[in-house]
Amino acid sequence: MRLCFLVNHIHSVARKSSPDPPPIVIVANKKDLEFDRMVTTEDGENLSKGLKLPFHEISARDSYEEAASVFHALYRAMAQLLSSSPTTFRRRAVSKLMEKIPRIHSNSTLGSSSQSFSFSSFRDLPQD
Ligand SMILES: Nc1nc2c(ncn2[C@@H]2O[C@H](COP(=O)(O)OP(=O)(O)OP(=O)(O)O)[C@@H](O)[C@H]2O)c(=O)[nH]1
Repeated sequence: MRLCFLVNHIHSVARKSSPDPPPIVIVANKKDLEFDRMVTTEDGENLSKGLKLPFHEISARDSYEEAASVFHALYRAMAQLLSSSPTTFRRRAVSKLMEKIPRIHSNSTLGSSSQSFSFSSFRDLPQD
């Protein structure tokens, strides 16, 4: 509940970037360790009902599909959110994000040692 509150609070502070609440899912991992359980399925379901958020009980050890399904659910929720936002809003949000990425020229060099690193500027990428 604290994490959910925190995510929503941070989002509301930055509300200029998006009016919709961010997608959140509740995930309980390690369900294979049945005898070491710290949270009952019922508690998870009650939290899910209380917060009106989807709940997944998974075991990353037993099944990668279960973990993948959590990310798919988040992806679908985010895609739905984006498809319901006007394109101009999306462009503006992306532009603002781009502003926060420091401009690094492709011939930049990091460090004084003989080792050097090159970067391409993110701003050169198409915004869509
Ligand atoms: N039995 C079991 N072990 C798991 C599962 N998922 C992760 N682990 C193990 O839990 C340990 C911690 O996994 P991490 O991926 O490092 O997770 P973490 O969030 O950094 O750490 P924890 O808070 O301990 O979960 C590792 O030894 C994993 O192999 C699971 O579904 N079942």
